[in-house]
Amino acid sequence: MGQVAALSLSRLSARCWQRLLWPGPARIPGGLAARSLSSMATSIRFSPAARSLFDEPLGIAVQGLGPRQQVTLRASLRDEAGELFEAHGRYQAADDGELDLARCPALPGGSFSGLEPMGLLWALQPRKPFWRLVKKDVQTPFRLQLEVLEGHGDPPGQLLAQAEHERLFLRDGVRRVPVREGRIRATLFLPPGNGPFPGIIDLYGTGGGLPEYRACLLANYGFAVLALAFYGYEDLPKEMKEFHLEYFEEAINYMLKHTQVKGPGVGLLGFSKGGDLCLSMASFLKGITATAVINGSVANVGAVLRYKDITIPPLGADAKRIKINKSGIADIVDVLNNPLEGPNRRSFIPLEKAECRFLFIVGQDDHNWKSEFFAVEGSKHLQAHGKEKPEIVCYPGAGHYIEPPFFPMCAASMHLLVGKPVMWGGEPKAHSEAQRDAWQQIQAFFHRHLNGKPSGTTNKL
Ligand SMILES: CC(C)(COP(=O)(O)OP(=O)(O)OC[C@H]1O[C@@H](n2cnc3c(N)ncnc32)[C@H](O)[C@@H]1OP(=O)(O)O)[C@@H](O)C(=O)NCCC(=O)NCCSC(=O)CCCC(=O)O
Repeated sequence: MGQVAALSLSRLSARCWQRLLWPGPARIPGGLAARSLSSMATSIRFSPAARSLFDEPLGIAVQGLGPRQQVTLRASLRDEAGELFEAHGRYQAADDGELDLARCPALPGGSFSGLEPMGLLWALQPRKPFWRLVKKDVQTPFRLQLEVLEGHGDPPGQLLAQAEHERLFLRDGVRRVPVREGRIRATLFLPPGNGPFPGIIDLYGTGGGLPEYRACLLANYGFAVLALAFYGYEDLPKEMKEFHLEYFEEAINYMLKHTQVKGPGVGLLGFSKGGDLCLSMASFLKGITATAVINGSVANVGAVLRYKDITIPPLGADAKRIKINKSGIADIVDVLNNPLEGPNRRSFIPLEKAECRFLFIVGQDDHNWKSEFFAVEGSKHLQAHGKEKPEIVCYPGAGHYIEPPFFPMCAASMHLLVGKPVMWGGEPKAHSEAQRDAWQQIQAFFHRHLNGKPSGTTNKL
């Protein structure tokens, strides 16, 4: 259909085109990707024009509208599972018929309102419930479709202009290197050139697989980043039953032996369950200079942790503390026991053994668990043992899934440990602002500690 539509492009009125194409945006054949379907004069201008990195701001403007004309801008993209994500904004053009989202506020009644140049991206929401935007193949872009529709009606008025823009994950020259060395199942992303580059190991949380998208976006900023799988992937354990730090030790040694990774130590970046794994790595393993945790726990959770003759049990939990929110979705924020109390203290990770700097990124509306409590108690624990106070950056209104910038907030999705959808917390606008700032904080933290003179760290390898 897209092909037919493209061939008869010149003869189709905007209304026919809309009937032909809707519901759901058509894939414009590549040749038309950067051009837009336009009625007489209306056109869309992206800046950069045809493609940009997913974590970069995108300029969006519409030209050729009537003075103060009311229009609806509708953004959409399909993920690799074919699921549709959509957002729309209601606008009024300026007196000269121009509409620049950097200067023109969205009016009430859309997916967002106010001056939000990137609102059409961060407000994207899936039609499929409990679905999250993830990028599985970072070598291909997301294709963002943008339509300009007449008026603010629902259903919308006639299609005035349409265009496509590619949102990439790999900057030109960044290399993607699958790593199957020893037991390691990972992907290494290397910036252009020979380096050596400051090295980071990137861990996601419960869910298995090998999410590469945060690692490759970070590599675009000059880091050698190893996205590391640790279960539920290829020949790794299928379930989250127990983890052996020796596996993660192999990954650290792989990085520090790599000719394009700068020593004396690597950085660790862990989200959620990946966060407490990073804290355990930092506490027991050598060669770690800086550890950043996004909404992680300072207690070992979800699986037994072993290293040599050491065993750390998972923090206890009580399913009776699962609440059901007003939308009927499980809220697990209170399920875990307090790692400061009684036998639960055996799960508290001995952070005092670490010889690295720490950064805790906290979503203050995290409903997976009490991330702020964990960060504060981790800080107290470190200071009580005479260690440097960690950096803690808290974001009001941000939920659990703090992703790279412009990933739409996932309010609820399947929690593979709980076995049902859970609410993750967060308010979309605040969560989006948190993602942008946290991304800068994380990069600055690693540049400061991996590129500068390592203060207080020793090359123990
Ligand atoms: C990125 C993916 C989804 C890809 O994994 P995969 O194995 O290639 O995916 P799969 O086999 O197709 O699916 C397996 C399952 O992952 C879920 N899933 C998959 N894609 C999506 C999506 N877009 N939105 C929402 N859910 C998705 C679905 O439930 C899939 O199961 P299904 O195929 O539906 O039976 C996965 O790697 C992942 O989710 N990784 C980790 C994400 C993460 O860090 N989650 C944090 C969860 S909370 C936490 O870690 C704390 C745990 C400890 C505690 O709370 O106590």
